[in-house]
Amino acid sequence: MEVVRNITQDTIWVGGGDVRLALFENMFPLENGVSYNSFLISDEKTALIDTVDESVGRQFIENIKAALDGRTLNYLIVNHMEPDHCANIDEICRLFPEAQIVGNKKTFQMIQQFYDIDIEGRTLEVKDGDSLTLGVHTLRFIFAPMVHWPEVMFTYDAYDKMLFSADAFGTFGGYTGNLFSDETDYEEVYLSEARRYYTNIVGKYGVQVQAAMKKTADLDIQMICPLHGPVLRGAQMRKLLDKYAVWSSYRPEERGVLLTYASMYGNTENAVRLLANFLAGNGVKNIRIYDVSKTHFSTIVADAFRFSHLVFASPTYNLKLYGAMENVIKDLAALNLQNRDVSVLGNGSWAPAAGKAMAGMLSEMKDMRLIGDVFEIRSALKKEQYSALENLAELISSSVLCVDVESA
Ligand SMILES: Cc1cc2nc3c(=O)[nH]c(=O)nc-3n(C[C@H](O)[C@H](O)[C@H](O)COP(=O)(O)O)c2cc1C
Repeated sequence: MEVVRNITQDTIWVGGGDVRLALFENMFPLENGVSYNSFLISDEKTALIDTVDESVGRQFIENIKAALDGRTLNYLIVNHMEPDHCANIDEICRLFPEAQIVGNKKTFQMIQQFYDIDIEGRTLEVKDGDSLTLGVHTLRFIFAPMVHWPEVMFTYDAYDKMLFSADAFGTFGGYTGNLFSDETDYEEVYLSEARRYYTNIVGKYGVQVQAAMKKTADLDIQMICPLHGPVLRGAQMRKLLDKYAVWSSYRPEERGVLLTYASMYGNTENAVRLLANFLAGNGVKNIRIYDVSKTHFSTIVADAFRFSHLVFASPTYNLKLYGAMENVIKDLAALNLQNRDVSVLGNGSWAPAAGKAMAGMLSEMKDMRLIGDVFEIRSALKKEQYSALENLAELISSSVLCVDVESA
């Protein structure tokens, strides 16, 4: 039985949701699943915008058939060739042999790479800025390379003033029936997941996200239809656009301190908790403490993009940095995180190396400003180090309280 919903008079959501998937990209934990959006526009011609993941393929085909209501499909527009959105291209080609596939040069290369489909004679290659008229709906294609794959394009429907934005503005979270952002408590339910999705998946490509946003800045957009999560409109849409402007520029979103530590026997953790106590005593709000061995790195990444100040603390392990900590800092560097104030605590019992290793990795990242010296612990924090830790807390606190953020 079909599960579809009209977005406008002519455009129907025909996607699906998967709450069984545990790890998105086999990497990112999903508490409430994920949705795969696809949209059918019925005008004089019909056009389907993207397909879905194979896990919801059967539902999707039922949805399309119902939404077409006996009509045929004229166009399949492929905004993004990641398999969670294009897994059904071959099925669509088989069911609708007269449908033309609309994409760019890179789209067609990827179709050939992923699938053994004969698309000869049924492609419509578009260039950046090209339009396609369906009747009253004219679709404009806006290339958005590396948001977050090279072939990505947005499709703008000038008639309904909707932007189909591929993975941009998407979020984790399954389909609840509340398709529109203003039917949900978006900030409460989705914003932190939208942040985790953006920072981990698209975060590396801030420059490209800004370029795409610049290209669409003059469009009259009343709705954004991403490939995951609610269709955005109204205040939630404007809020997420503002958030994207901040995240993609790597500016901190909020004043606060994220303390990330590794600890095998609790001594490094003890120093971090005392530091956090001092910070709170100095009036710092928004303190988060994460154990790298316990909290998934994607949550740490999201909060590293969010907060203005970062503290990393780790023991030495076989003359190197503790592995889980090394991975987190490497990941932050790979995602291009920059422009943060950072402090480092290292621990070791005979040949300490962690503090230096962390400071070295952070110094190679852009605009990472070290606050205080690397704080060295020999096995466990001692009473005589108390005031030195208090001094470090003082330096961090005064920096937090005067840092420039978007919404302090
Ligand atoms: C397997 C293993 C390897 C270690 N390698 C080193 C090392 O190479 N150099 C060093 O100074 N300490 C090393 N240590 C000691 C820890 O870094 C040190 O005891 C630290 O205080 C532990 O902090 P924690 O209590 O927060 O776990 C090692 C500890 C373990 C368990």
